[in-house]
Amino acid sequence: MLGSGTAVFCSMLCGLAIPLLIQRILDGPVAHHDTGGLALLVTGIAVVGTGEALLFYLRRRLIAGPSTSVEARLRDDLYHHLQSLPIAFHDRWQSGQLLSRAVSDLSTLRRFIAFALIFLITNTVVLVVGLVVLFVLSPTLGIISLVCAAPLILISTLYESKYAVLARRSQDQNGDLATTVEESVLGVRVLKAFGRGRHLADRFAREAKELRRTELRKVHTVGLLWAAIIVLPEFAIGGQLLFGTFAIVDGTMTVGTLVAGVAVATYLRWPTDSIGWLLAETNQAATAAARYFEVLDAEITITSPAHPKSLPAKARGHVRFDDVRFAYPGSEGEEVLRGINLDLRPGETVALVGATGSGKTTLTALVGRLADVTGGRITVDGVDVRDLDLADLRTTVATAFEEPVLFSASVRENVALGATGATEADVRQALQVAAADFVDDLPWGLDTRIGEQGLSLSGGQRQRLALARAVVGRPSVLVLDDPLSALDVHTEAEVEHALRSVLSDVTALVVAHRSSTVQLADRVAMLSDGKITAIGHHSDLLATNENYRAMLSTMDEERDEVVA
Ligand SMILES: Nc1ncnc2c1ncn2[C@@H]1O[C@H](COP(=O)(O)OP(=O)(O)OP(=O)(O)O)[C@@H](O)[C@H]1O
Repeated sequence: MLGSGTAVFCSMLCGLAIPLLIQRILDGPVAHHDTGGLALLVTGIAVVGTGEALLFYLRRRLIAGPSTSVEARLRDDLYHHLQSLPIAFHDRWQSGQLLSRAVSDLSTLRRFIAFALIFLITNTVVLVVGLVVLFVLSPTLGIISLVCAAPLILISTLYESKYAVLARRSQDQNGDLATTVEESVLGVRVLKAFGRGRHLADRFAREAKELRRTELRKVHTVGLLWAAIIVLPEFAIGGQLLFGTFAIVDGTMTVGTLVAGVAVATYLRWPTDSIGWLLAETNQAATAAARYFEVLDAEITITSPAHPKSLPAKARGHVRFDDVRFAYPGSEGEEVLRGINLDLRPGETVALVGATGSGKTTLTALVGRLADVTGGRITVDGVDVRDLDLADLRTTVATAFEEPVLFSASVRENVALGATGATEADVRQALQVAAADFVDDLPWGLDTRIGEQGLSLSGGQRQRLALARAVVGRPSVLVLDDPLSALDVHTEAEVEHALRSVLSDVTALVVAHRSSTVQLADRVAMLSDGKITAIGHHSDLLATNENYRAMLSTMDEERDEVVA
Protein backbone atom coordinates (compact mmCIF):
# COMPACT_ATOMS: atom_id res chain seq x y z
CA MET A 1 0.00 0.00 0.00
CA LEU A 2 2.88 2.32 0.81
CA GLY A 3 4.47 1.49 -2.56
CA SER A 4 1.22 2.15 -4.35
CA GLY A 5 0.69 5.44 -2.51
CA THR A 6 4.25 6.52 -3.30
CA ALA A 7 3.78 5.62 -6.98
CA VAL A 8 0.61 7.65 -7.28
CA PHE A 9 2.19 10.58 -5.42
CA CYS A 10 5.25 10.56 -7.70
CA SER A 11 3.06 10.28 -10.78
CA MET A 12 1.15 13.37 -9.64
CA LEU A 13 4.42 15.23 -9.00
CA CYS A 14 5.34 14.42 -12.61
CA GLY A 15 2.02 15.93 -13.65
CA LEU A 16 2.75 19.06 -11.58
CA ALA A 17 6.23 19.38 -13.14
CA ILE A 18 4.78 19.82 -16.65
CA PRO A 19 3.37 23.34 -16.01
CA LEU A 20 6.80 24.36 -14.65
CA LEU A 21 8.46 23.15 -17.87
CA ILE A 22 5.84 25.06 -19.87
CA GLN A 23 6.74 28.20 -17.88
CA ARG A 24 10.42 27.67 -18.83
CA ILE A 25 9.48 27.36 -22.53
CA LEU A 26 7.26 30.47 -22.52
CA ASP A 27 9.67 32.66 -20.50
CA GLY A 28 12.74 31.24 -22.31
CA PRO A 29 12.61 30.23 -26.00
CA VAL A 30 9.25 31.95 -26.67
CA ALA A 31 9.97 35.26 -24.85
CA HIS A 32 13.55 35.52 -26.18
CA HIS A 33 12.76 34.19 -29.69
CA ASP A 34 15.58 31.67 -29.18
CA THR A 35 14.80 27.99 -29.78
CA GLY A 36 18.13 26.84 -28.39
CA GLY A 37 16.99 25.03 -25.22
CA LEU A 38 13.59 24.04 -26.63
CA ALA A 39 14.50 20.44 -27.55
CA LEU A 40 15.70 19.70 -24.04
CA LEU A 41 12.58 21.17 -22.42
CA VAL A 42 10.22 19.32 -24.79
CA THR A 43 12.12 16.07 -24.17
CA GLY A 44 11.72 16.82 -20.46
CA ILE A 45 7.93 17.06 -20.89
CA ALA A 46 7.86 13.75 -22.81
CA VAL A 47 9.97 11.99 -20.15
CA VAL A 48 7.95 13.37 -17.24
CA GLY A 49 4.67 12.50 -19.04
CA THR A 50 5.83 8.92 -19.67
CA GLY A 51 6.98 8.65 -16.07
CA GLU A 52 3.54 9.82 -14.90
CA ALA A 53 1.83 7.11 -16.98
CA LEU A 54 4.20 4.31 -15.85
CA LEU A 55 3.86 5.24 -12.19
CA PHE A 56 0.10 5.26 -12.52
CA TYR A 57 0.23 1.72 -13.93
CA LEU A 58 2.58 0.69 -11.12
CA ARG A 59 0.05 1.93 -8.55
CA ARG A 60 -2.58 -0.47 -9.86
CA ARG A 61 -0.17 -3.40 -9.98
CA LEU A 62 1.08 -2.78 -6.46
CA ILE A 63 -2.31 -2.35 -4.81
CA ALA A 64 -4.11 -5.29 -6.46
CA GLY A 65 -2.39 -7.88 -4.23
CA PRO A 66 -2.90 -6.24 -0.82
CA SER A 67 -6.46 -5.07 -1.49
CA THR A 68 -7.69 -8.47 -2.65
CA SER A 69 -5.83 -10.28 0.12
CA VAL A 70 -7.31 -7.95 2.76
CA GLU A 71 -10.76 -8.68 1.33
CA ALA A 72 -10.10 -12.43 1.31
CA ARG A 73 -8.84 -12.42 4.91
CA LEU A 74 -11.72 -10.32 6.17
CA ARG A 75 -14.10 -12.71 4.45
CA ASP A 76 -12.30 -15.68 5.94
CA ASP A 77 -12.47 -14.20 9.44
CA LEU A 78 -16.16 -13.45 9.01
CA TYR A 79 -16.89 -17.00 7.87
CA HIS A 80 -15.02 -18.56 10.78
CA HIS A 81 -16.65 -16.20 13.24
CA LEU A 82 -20.10 -17.04 11.85
CA GLN A 83 -19.36 -20.72 12.32
CA SER A 84 -18.32 -20.16 15.94
CA LEU A 85 -21.20 -17.91 16.95
CA PRO A 86 -23.91 -19.62 18.99
CA ILE A 87 -27.20 -20.69 17.45
CA ALA A 88 -28.88 -17.87 19.42
CA PHE A 89 -27.02 -15.37 17.19
CA HIS A 90 -28.23 -17.06 14.01
CA ASP A 91 -31.78 -17.15 15.36
CA ARG A 92 -31.67 -13.36 15.65
CA TRP A 93 -29.98 -12.48 12.36
CA GLN A 94 -31.50 -12.65 8.89
CA SER A 95 -29.30 -14.70 6.60
CA GLY A 96 -29.60 -12.10 3.80
CA GLN A 97 -28.06 -9.50 6.10
CA LEU A 98 -25.11 -11.81 6.75
CA LEU A 99 -24.82 -12.59 3.05
CA SER A 100 -24.74 -8.92 2.04
CA ARG A 101 -22.06 -8.26 4.66
CA ALA A 102 -19.92 -11.18 3.44
CA VAL A 103 -20.26 -10.22 -0.23
CA SER A 104 -21.12 -6.62 -1.06
CA ASP A 105 -19.80 -4.87 2.06
CA LEU A 106 -16.43 -6.55 1.70
CA SER A 107 -16.25 -5.62 -2.00
CA THR A 108 -16.92 -2.02 -0.97
CA LEU A 109 -14.02 -2.25 1.49
CA ARG A 110 -11.72 -3.68 -1.20
CA ARG A 111 -12.62 -0.83 -3.58
CA PHE A 112 -11.93 1.64 -0.81
CA ILE A 113 -8.49 0.18 -0.06
CA ALA A 114 -7.52 -0.13 -3.73
CA PHE A 115 -8.71 3.29 -4.90
CA ALA A 116 -10.30 5.67 -2.47
CA LEU A 117 -7.86 5.34 0.44
CA ILE A 118 -4.78 5.84 -1.78
CA PHE A 119 -6.33 8.78 -3.62
CA LEU A 120 -7.71 10.31 -0.44
CA ILE A 121 -4.18 10.54 0.93
CA THR A 122 -2.29 11.34 -2.27
CA ASN A 123 -4.86 13.83 -3.59
CA THR A 124 -4.71 15.73 -0.29
CA VAL A 125 -0.90 15.74 -0.39
CA VAL A 126 -0.90 16.80 -4.06
CA LEU A 127 -3.34 19.62 -3.26
CA VAL A 128 -0.97 20.88 -0.58
CA VAL A 129 2.10 20.50 -2.85
CA GLY A 130 0.22 22.22 -5.71
CA LEU A 131 -0.66 25.14 -3.44
CA VAL A 132 2.99 25.40 -2.35
CA VAL A 133 4.07 25.45 -6.06
CA LEU A 134 1.51 28.20 -6.69
CA PHE A 135 2.81 30.21 -3.71
CA VAL A 136 6.35 29.80 -5.02
CA LEU A 137 5.29 30.95 -8.51
CA SER A 138 3.37 33.89 -7.10
CA PRO A 139 1.99 34.28 -3.54
CA THR A 140 -1.10 36.05 -4.88
CA LEU A 141 -1.95 33.15 -7.24
CA GLY A 142 -1.54 30.84 -4.25
CA ILE A 143 -3.85 32.92 -2.04
CA ILE A 144 -6.55 33.00 -4.74
CA SER A 145 -6.51 29.16 -4.98
CA LEU A 146 -6.45 28.75 -1.20
CA VAL A 147 -9.45 31.05 -0.69
CA CYS A 148 -11.38 29.14 -3.36
CA ALA A 149 -10.51 25.76 -1.76
CA ALA A 150 -11.55 26.80 1.79
CA PRO A 151 -15.35 26.26 1.34
CA LEU A 152 -14.53 22.62 0.56
CA ILE A 153 -14.20 21.90 4.27
CA LEU A 154 -17.64 23.30 5.10
CA ILE A 155 -19.36 21.62 2.13
CA SER A 156 -17.73 18.26 2.90
CA THR A 157 -18.74 18.34 6.59
CA LEU A 158 -22.37 19.17 5.76
CA TYR A 159 -22.47 16.49 3.11
CA GLU A 160 -20.83 13.79 5.17
CA SER A 161 -23.45 13.66 7.90
CA LYS A 162 -26.24 13.43 5.31
CA TYR A 163 -24.57 10.85 3.10
CA ALA A 164 -23.58 8.56 5.98
CA VAL A 165 -27.27 8.03 6.87
CA LEU A 166 -28.16 7.24 3.25
CA ALA A 167 -25.20 4.87 2.80
CA ARG A 168 -26.23 2.87 5.88
CA ARG A 169 -29.86 2.75 4.78
CA SER A 170 -28.95 1.55 1.30
CA GLN A 171 -26.65 -1.22 2.58
CA ASP A 172 -29.28 -2.42 5.08
CA GLN A 173 -31.93 -2.40 2.36
CA ASN A 174 -29.58 -4.47 0.20
CA GLY A 175 -29.45 -7.04 3.02
CA ASP A 176 -33.26 -7.11 3.31
CA LEU A 177 -33.52 -7.67 -0.41
CA ALA A 178 -31.04 -10.56 -0.25
CA THR A 179 -33.13 -12.10 2.57
CA THR A 180 -36.30 -11.91 0.49
CA VAL A 181 -34.60 -13.52 -2.52
CA GLU A 182 -33.17 -16.26 -0.32
CA GLU A 183 -36.49 -16.97 1.42
CA SER A 184 -38.39 -17.11 -1.84
CA VAL A 185 -35.85 -19.48 -3.36
CA LEU A 186 -35.74 -21.78 -0.32
CA GLY A 187 -39.51 -21.66 0.10
CA VAL A 188 -40.35 -21.94 -3.58
CA ARG A 189 -42.35 -25.15 -3.05
CA VAL A 190 -44.57 -23.58 -0.38
CA LEU A 191 -45.08 -20.45 -2.44
CA LYS A 192 -46.08 -22.46 -5.51
CA ALA A 193 -48.30 -24.84 -3.53
CA PHE A 194 -50.24 -21.96 -1.97
CA GLY A 195 -50.13 -19.81 -5.08
CA ARG A 196 -48.43 -17.09 -3.00
CA GLY A 197 -45.60 -16.36 -5.42
CA ARG A 198 -47.25 -13.03 -6.22
CA HIS A 199 -47.26 -12.07 -2.54
CA LEU A 200 -43.49 -12.41 -2.22
CA ALA A 201 -42.95 -10.86 -5.64
CA ASP A 202 -44.85 -7.78 -4.40
CA ARG A 203 -42.70 -7.66 -1.26
CA PHE A 204 -39.58 -7.95 -3.40
CA ALA A 205 -40.77 -5.19 -5.76
CA ARG A 206 -41.57 -2.93 -2.78
CA GLU A 207 -38.14 -3.46 -1.23
CA ALA A 208 -36.40 -3.01 -4.58
CA LYS A 209 -38.30 0.26 -5.05
CA GLU A 210 -37.27 1.51 -1.60
CA LEU A 211 -33.64 0.66 -2.37
CA ARG A 212 -33.91 2.50 -5.69
CA ARG A 213 -35.34 5.54 -3.88
CA THR A 214 -32.40 5.54 -1.46
CA GLU A 215 -29.92 5.14 -4.33
CA LEU A 216 -31.52 8.10 -6.13
CA ARG A 217 -31.25 10.22 -2.98
CA LYS A 218 -27.59 9.23 -2.74
CA VAL A 219 -27.00 10.27 -6.35
CA HIS A 220 -28.85 13.55 -5.72
CA THR A 221 -26.72 14.30 -2.64
CA VAL A 222 -23.44 13.42 -4.40
CA GLY A 223 -24.55 15.42 -7.46
CA LEU A 224 -25.12 18.55 -5.37
CA LEU A 225 -21.78 18.14 -3.64
CA TRP A 226 -20.01 17.55 -6.92
CA ALA A 227 -21.57 20.63 -8.51
CA ALA A 228 -20.51 22.76 -5.52
CA ILE A 229 -16.97 21.37 -5.66
CA ILE A 230 -16.54 21.64 -9.43
CA VAL A 231 -17.27 25.34 -9.42
CA LEU A 232 -14.48 26.14 -6.94
CA PRO A 233 -11.44 25.41 -9.20
CA GLU A 234 -13.18 27.35 -11.98
CA PHE A 235 -13.42 30.38 -9.67
CA ALA A 236 -9.74 29.94 -8.82
CA ILE A 237 -8.71 29.87 -12.52
CA GLY A 238 -10.93 32.90 -13.29
CA GLY A 239 -9.44 34.85 -10.35
CA GLN A 240 -5.88 33.97 -11.38
CA LEU A 241 -6.47 35.07 -14.99
CA LEU A 242 -8.00 38.34 -13.81
CA PHE A 243 -5.20 39.17 -11.36
CA GLY A 244 -2.46 37.77 -13.63
CA THR A 245 -3.50 39.85 -16.67
CA PHE A 246 -3.34 43.06 -14.58
CA ALA A 247 0.04 41.97 -13.15
CA ILE A 248 1.47 41.27 -16.65
CA VAL A 249 0.22 44.66 -17.85
CA ASP A 250 1.91 46.23 -14.76
CA GLY A 251 5.04 44.25 -15.56
CA THR A 252 5.10 42.48 -12.16
CA MET A 253 4.47 39.01 -13.60
CA THR A 254 5.71 37.14 -16.65
CA VAL A 255 3.35 35.41 -19.12
CA GLY A 256 5.14 32.15 -18.33
CA THR A 257 4.32 32.48 -14.61
CA LEU A 258 0.62 33.13 -15.29
CA VAL A 259 0.36 30.20 -17.75
CA ALA A 260 2.21 27.92 -15.31
CA GLY A 261 -0.07 29.10 -12.44
CA VAL A 262 -3.23 28.43 -14.48
CA ALA A 263 -1.82 25.06 -15.62
CA VAL A 264 -1.11 24.08 -11.98
CA ALA A 265 -4.62 25.22 -10.94
CA THR A 266 -6.04 23.19 -13.84
CA TYR A 267 -3.99 20.18 -12.72
CA LEU A 268 -5.41 20.57 -9.20
CA ARG A 269 -8.94 20.23 -10.57
CA TRP A 270 -8.89 16.40 -10.35
CA PRO A 271 -7.65 16.27 -6.74
CA THR A 272 -10.31 18.85 -5.85
CA ASP A 273 -13.19 17.44 -7.94
CA SER A 274 -12.48 13.89 -6.79
CA ILE A 275 -13.18 14.83 -3.17
CA GLY A 276 -16.92 14.32 -3.78
CA TRP A 277 -16.38 10.81 -5.09
CA LEU A 278 -13.79 10.03 -2.42
CA LEU A 279 -16.07 11.16 0.39
CA ALA A 280 -18.89 9.01 -1.00
CA GLU A 281 -16.60 5.98 -1.20
CA THR A 282 -15.17 6.66 2.27
CA ASN A 283 -18.65 6.91 3.76
CA GLN A 284 -19.73 3.69 2.11
CA ALA A 285 -16.58 1.96 3.29
CA ALA A 286 -17.14 3.25 6.85
CA THR A 287 -20.69 1.90 6.78
CA ALA A 288 -19.50 -1.40 5.31
CA ALA A 289 -16.83 -1.69 8.02
CA ALA A 290 -19.36 -0.88 10.75
CA ARG A 291 -21.75 -3.53 9.40
CA TYR A 292 -18.89 -6.04 9.12
CA PHE A 293 -17.74 -5.45 12.69
CA GLU A 294 -21.28 -5.69 14.05
CA VAL A 295 -21.00 -9.37 13.17
CA LEU A 296 -17.32 -9.81 13.98
CA ASP A 297 -17.75 -8.19 17.41
CA ALA A 298 -20.68 -10.45 18.29
CA GLU A 299 -19.46 -12.47 21.22
CA ILE A 300 -18.73 -16.17 20.85
CA THR A 301 -20.36 -17.35 24.04
CA ILE A 302 -19.83 -21.07 23.60
CA THR A 303 -16.11 -21.79 23.72
CA SER A 304 -13.73 -24.43 24.96
CA PRO A 305 -12.53 -23.80 28.52
CA ALA A 306 -8.96 -22.52 29.00
CA HIS A 307 -7.98 -25.78 30.71
CA PRO A 308 -10.28 -28.47 29.35
CA LYS A 309 -10.76 -31.71 31.24
CA SER A 310 -10.53 -34.96 29.39
CA LEU A 311 -12.97 -37.80 29.40
CA PRO A 312 -11.97 -41.08 31.05
CA ALA A 313 -9.78 -43.10 28.67
CA LYS A 314 -12.56 -45.56 28.07
CA ALA A 315 -15.56 -43.32 27.38
CA ARG A 316 -18.78 -45.10 28.27
CA GLY A 317 -21.30 -42.46 27.32
CA HIS A 318 -22.95 -42.00 30.70
CA VAL A 319 -25.06 -38.84 30.38
CA ARG A 320 -26.67 -37.08 33.35
CA PHE A 321 -28.90 -34.04 33.48
CA ASP A 322 -28.73 -32.48 36.97
CA ASP A 323 -31.45 -29.93 37.65
CA VAL A 324 -30.98 -28.54 34.12
CA ARG A 325 -32.65 -25.21 33.47
CA PHE A 326 -32.82 -23.22 30.27
CA ALA A 327 -34.27 -19.88 29.19
CA TYR A 328 -33.83 -18.50 25.67
CA PRO A 329 -31.98 -15.18 25.47
CA GLY A 330 -34.48 -12.34 25.26
CA SER A 331 -37.24 -14.40 26.89
CA GLU A 332 -36.88 -12.35 30.10
CA GLY A 333 -35.94 -15.34 32.17
CA GLU A 334 -38.99 -17.40 31.24
CA GLU A 335 -37.63 -20.94 31.46
CA VAL A 336 -38.44 -23.59 28.87
CA LEU A 337 -36.74 -26.23 31.03
CA ARG A 338 -37.25 -25.93 34.78
CA GLY A 339 -35.12 -28.53 36.50
CA ILE A 340 -34.58 -31.60 34.33
CA ASN A 341 -33.14 -34.63 36.09
CA LEU A 342 -32.38 -37.54 33.81
CA ASP A 343 -29.83 -40.32 33.88
CA LEU A 344 -28.93 -42.08 30.62
CA ARG A 345 -26.99 -45.21 31.49
CA PRO A 346 -24.18 -46.27 29.17
CA GLY A 347 -25.57 -48.00 26.09
CA GLU A 348 -29.15 -47.16 26.97
CA THR A 349 -31.67 -45.62 24.57
CA VAL A 350 -34.08 -43.16 26.15
CA ALA A 351 -36.98 -41.76 24.15
CA LEU A 352 -38.15 -38.27 25.01
CA VAL A 353 -41.84 -37.56 24.53
CA GLY A 354 -43.83 -34.45 25.26
CA ALA A 355 -46.42 -32.11 23.84
CA THR A 356 -45.54 -29.77 20.99
CA GLY A 357 -43.46 -26.89 22.30
CA SER A 358 -42.66 -28.64 25.58
CA GLY A 359 -38.90 -28.19 25.01
CA LYS A 360 -37.73 -31.52 23.56
CA THR A 361 -35.61 -29.97 20.79
CA THR A 362 -34.26 -27.43 23.28
CA LEU A 363 -33.15 -30.23 25.61
CA THR A 364 -31.34 -32.10 22.82
CA ALA A 365 -29.42 -28.95 21.82
CA LEU A 366 -27.89 -28.68 25.29
CA VAL A 367 -25.96 -31.97 25.26
CA GLY A 368 -23.61 -31.02 22.39
CA ARG A 369 -23.53 -27.38 23.66
CA LEU A 370 -25.36 -25.84 20.72
CA ALA A 371 -26.71 -23.77 23.59
CA ASP A 372 -25.52 -23.68 27.19
CA VAL A 373 -27.72 -24.52 30.17
CA THR A 374 -28.76 -21.47 32.18
CA GLY A 375 -28.90 -23.55 35.38
CA GLY A 376 -27.80 -26.97 36.57
CA ARG A 377 -25.39 -29.09 34.57
CA ILE A 378 -25.07 -31.89 32.06
CA THR A 379 -22.28 -34.40 32.50
CA VAL A 380 -20.82 -37.02 30.19
CA ASP A 381 -18.99 -39.76 32.09
CA GLY A 382 -18.96 -37.49 35.12
CA VAL A 383 -17.44 -34.45 33.39
CA ASP A 384 -19.50 -31.28 32.94
CA VAL A 385 -19.89 -30.73 29.17
CA ARG A 386 -18.72 -27.12 29.69
CA ASP A 387 -15.38 -28.39 31.04
CA LEU A 388 -14.66 -30.41 27.91
CA ASP A 389 -12.87 -29.22 24.81
CA LEU A 390 -15.62 -28.44 22.28
CA ALA A 391 -14.07 -30.61 19.57
CA ASP A 392 -13.79 -33.55 22.03
CA LEU A 393 -17.37 -33.07 23.17
CA ARG A 394 -18.69 -33.02 19.64
CA THR A 395 -16.75 -36.13 18.73
CA THR A 396 -18.24 -37.89 21.74
CA VAL A 397 -21.76 -36.56 21.25
CA ALA A 398 -23.22 -36.64 17.73
CA THR A 399 -26.51 -35.00 16.87
CA ALA A 400 -28.92 -35.66 14.00
CA PHE A 401 -31.53 -32.96 13.58
CA GLU A 402 -35.20 -33.15 12.76
CA GLU A 403 -34.55 -31.59 9.35
CA PRO A 404 -31.85 -33.68 7.62
CA VAL A 405 -29.87 -30.89 5.96
CA LEU A 406 -27.69 -31.97 3.06
CA PHE A 407 -25.01 -29.81 1.49
CA SER A 408 -24.26 -29.31 -2.22
CA ALA A 409 -21.61 -32.00 -2.30
CA SER A 410 -21.21 -35.71 -2.95
CA VAL A 411 -22.80 -38.38 -0.76
CA ARG A 412 -19.31 -39.17 0.53
CA GLU A 413 -18.60 -35.57 1.57
CA ASN A 414 -22.02 -35.21 3.19
CA VAL A 415 -21.49 -38.27 5.35
CA ALA A 416 -17.81 -37.56 6.10
CA LEU A 417 -18.85 -34.17 7.46
CA GLY A 418 -19.78 -36.03 10.65
CA ALA A 419 -16.17 -36.71 11.64
CA THR A 420 -12.79 -35.19 10.87
CA GLY A 421 -10.58 -37.57 8.94
CA ALA A 422 -13.34 -40.08 8.15
CA THR A 423 -12.00 -42.61 5.66
CA GLU A 424 -13.77 -44.30 2.76
CA ALA A 425 -14.18 -47.41 4.92
CA ASP A 426 -15.72 -45.35 7.77
CA VAL A 427 -18.19 -43.76 5.35
CA ARG A 428 -19.17 -47.11 3.87
CA GLN A 429 -19.62 -48.65 7.31
CA ALA A 430 -21.73 -45.70 8.49
CA LEU A 431 -23.94 -46.04 5.40
CA GLN A 432 -24.32 -49.73 6.11
CA VAL A 433 -25.26 -49.12 9.75
CA ALA A 434 -27.81 -46.52 8.64
CA ALA A 435 -29.23 -48.99 6.05
CA ALA A 436 -28.48 -46.47 3.30
CA ASP A 437 -27.78 -49.11 0.66
CA PHE A 438 -29.77 -47.05 -1.86
CA VAL A 439 -26.50 -45.13 -2.34
CA ASP A 440 -25.15 -47.98 -4.49
CA ASP A 441 -28.05 -47.45 -6.91
CA LEU A 442 -27.34 -43.74 -7.36
CA PRO A 443 -25.84 -42.86 -10.78
CA TRP A 444 -22.33 -42.24 -9.45
CA GLY A 445 -22.59 -44.11 -6.14
CA LEU A 446 -20.78 -42.30 -3.32
CA ASP A 447 -19.70 -39.57 -5.74
CA THR A 448 -23.23 -38.58 -6.70
CA ARG A 449 -23.78 -34.90 -5.99
CA ILE A 450 -26.77 -34.29 -3.76
CA GLY A 451 -28.15 -31.27 -1.93
CA GLU A 452 -29.23 -28.03 -3.53
CA GLN A 453 -27.40 -28.36 -6.81
CA GLY A 454 -27.58 -32.13 -7.08
CA LEU A 455 -29.87 -35.04 -7.19
CA SER A 456 -33.02 -34.75 -5.09
CA LEU A 457 -33.43 -37.52 -2.54
CA SER A 458 -36.59 -38.72 -0.82
CA GLY A 459 -37.31 -37.88 2.84
CA GLY A 460 -36.34 -41.40 3.95
CA GLN A 461 -33.08 -41.32 1.99
CA ARG A 462 -32.15 -37.94 3.41
CA GLN A 463 -32.91 -39.14 6.93
CA ARG A 464 -30.72 -42.21 6.51
CA LEU A 465 -27.81 -40.10 5.22
CA ALA A 466 -28.23 -37.81 8.25
CA LEU A 467 -28.07 -40.91 10.45
CA ALA A 468 -24.95 -42.13 8.66
CA ARG A 469 -23.39 -38.68 9.20
CA ALA A 470 -24.20 -38.88 12.91
CA VAL A 471 -22.64 -42.32 13.38
CA VAL A 472 -19.60 -42.01 11.08
CA GLY A 473 -17.40 -40.71 13.94
CA ARG A 474 -18.48 -43.64 16.18
CA PRO A 475 -19.76 -41.37 18.96
CA SER A 476 -20.49 -42.75 22.40
CA VAL A 477 -23.58 -40.57 22.72
CA LEU A 478 -26.14 -40.06 20.00
CA VAL A 479 -28.81 -37.38 20.15
CA LEU A 480 -31.54 -37.82 17.56
CA ASP A 481 -34.24 -35.22 17.16
CA ASP A 482 -37.19 -37.12 15.79
CA PRO A 483 -35.37 -39.34 13.30
CA LEU A 484 -38.60 -40.68 11.81
CA SER A 485 -40.21 -37.33 11.11
CA ALA A 486 -41.60 -36.73 7.63
CA LEU A 487 -41.39 -40.36 6.63
CA ASP A 488 -44.08 -42.34 4.89
CA VAL A 489 -45.02 -45.76 6.28
CA HIS A 490 -42.80 -47.66 3.84
CA THR A 491 -39.60 -45.77 4.52
CA GLU A 492 -40.35 -45.57 8.24
CA ALA A 493 -39.87 -49.34 8.51
CA GLU A 494 -36.53 -49.11 6.68
CA VAL A 495 -35.21 -46.27 8.85
CA GLU A 496 -36.47 -48.00 11.98
CA HIS A 497 -34.52 -51.07 11.00
CA ALA A 498 -31.44 -48.90 10.51
CA LEU A 499 -32.02 -47.21 13.86
CA ARG A 500 -32.12 -50.50 15.73
CA SER A 501 -28.62 -51.32 14.57
CA VAL A 502 -27.39 -47.74 15.18
CA LEU A 503 -28.73 -47.69 18.72
CA SER A 504 -27.45 -51.10 19.73
CA ASP A 505 -24.11 -49.94 21.17
CA VAL A 506 -24.40 -46.21 21.97
CA THR A 507 -26.12 -44.16 24.63
CA ALA A 508 -28.96 -42.40 22.85
CA LEU A 509 -31.50 -39.70 23.55
CA VAL A 510 -34.19 -39.88 20.90
CA VAL A 511 -36.99 -37.34 20.57
CA ALA A 512 -40.07 -39.30 19.60
CA HIS A 513 -43.23 -38.10 17.94
CA ARG A 514 -44.52 -41.59 17.12
CA SER A 515 -45.18 -44.65 19.20
CA SER A 516 -43.01 -46.66 16.77
CA THR A 517 -39.96 -44.59 17.76
CA VAL A 518 -40.84 -45.01 21.44
CA GLN A 519 -40.71 -48.76 21.03
CA LEU A 520 -37.06 -48.55 19.95
CA ALA A 521 -36.14 -47.22 23.38
CA ASP A 522 -35.21 -49.01 26.60
CA ARG A 523 -36.96 -46.34 28.64
CA VAL A 524 -39.22 -43.40 27.92
CA ALA A 525 -39.07 -39.98 29.61
CA MET A 526 -42.07 -37.68 29.47
CA LEU A 527 -41.46 -33.94 29.40
CA SER A 528 -44.13 -31.53 30.48
CA ASP A 529 -44.07 -28.10 32.10
CA GLY A 530 -40.31 -28.03 31.68
CA LYS A 531 -39.78 -31.14 33.85
CA ILE A 532 -39.53 -34.89 33.42
CA THR A 533 -42.86 -35.94 34.85
CA ALA A 534 -42.59 -39.68 34.22
CA ILE A 535 -39.87 -42.13 33.29
CA GLY A 536 -39.93 -45.85 32.80
CA HIS A 537 -40.43 -48.70 30.38
CA HIS A 538 -42.93 -48.06 27.63
CA SER A 539 -45.21 -50.96 28.67
CA ASP A 540 -45.13 -49.96 32.37
CA LEU A 541 -45.93 -46.35 31.61
CA LEU A 542 -48.69 -47.44 29.25
CA ALA A 543 -50.20 -49.54 32.02
CA THR A 544 -49.81 -47.08 34.87
CA ASN A 545 -49.70 -43.53 33.54
CA GLU A 546 -52.87 -42.01 32.14
CA ASN A 547 -51.13 -38.88 30.82
CA TYR A 548 -48.67 -41.06 28.94
CA ARG A 549 -51.49 -43.11 27.38
CA ALA A 550 -53.26 -39.90 26.36
CA MET A 551 -50.08 -38.49 24.85
CA LEU A 552 -49.33 -41.62 22.83
CA SER A 553 -52.83 -41.80 21.44
CA THR A 554 -52.62 -38.10 20.41
CA MET A 555 -49.27 -38.78 18.75
CA ASP A 556 -50.68 -41.72 16.81
CA GLU A 557 -53.83 -39.86 15.83
CA GLU A 558 -51.70 -37.06 14.46
CA ARG A 559 -49.60 -39.57 12.60
CA ASP A 560 -52.64 -41.37 11.16
CA GLU A 561 -53.94 -38.04 9.93
CA VAL A 562 -50.62 -37.40 8.21
CA VAL A 563 -50.60 -40.86 6.63
CA ALA A 564 -54.24 -40.49 5.55
N1 LIG B 1 -34.78 -19.77 19.27
C1 LIG B 1 -35.77 -19.64 20.14
N2 LIG B 1 -35.94 -18.48 20.80
C2 LIG B 1 -36.93 -18.33 21.71
N3 LIG B 1 -37.81 -19.30 22.01
C3 LIG B 1 -37.70 -20.47 21.38
C4 LIG B 1 -36.68 -20.71 20.41
N4 LIG B 1 -36.79 -21.98 19.96
C5 LIG B 1 -37.86 -22.51 20.60
N5 LIG B 1 -38.38 -21.61 21.46
C6 LIG B 1 -39.53 -21.84 22.36
O1 LIG B 1 -39.17 -22.83 23.29
C7 LIG B 1 -40.25 -23.72 23.53
C8 LIG B 1 -39.80 -25.16 23.28
O2 LIG B 1 -39.48 -25.32 21.93
P1 LIG B 1 -38.93 -26.70 21.36
O3 LIG B 1 -38.66 -26.53 19.91
O4 LIG B 1 -37.81 -27.16 22.22
O5 LIG B 1 -40.19 -27.65 21.57
P2 LIG B 1 -40.43 -29.15 21.09
O6 LIG B 1 -40.93 -29.87 22.26
O7 LIG B 1 -39.23 -29.69 20.41
O8 LIG B 1 -41.59 -28.92 20.02
P3 LIG B 1 -42.00 -29.87 18.78
O9 LIG B 1 -42.52 -31.13 19.38
O10 LIG B 1 -43.10 -29.10 18.14
O11 LIG B 1 -40.81 -30.04 17.93
C9 LIG B 1 -41.39 -23.29 22.61
O12 LIG B 1 -42.30 -22.54 23.37
C10 LIG B 1 -40.72 -22.40 21.59
O13 LIG B 1 -41.59 -21.36 21.20
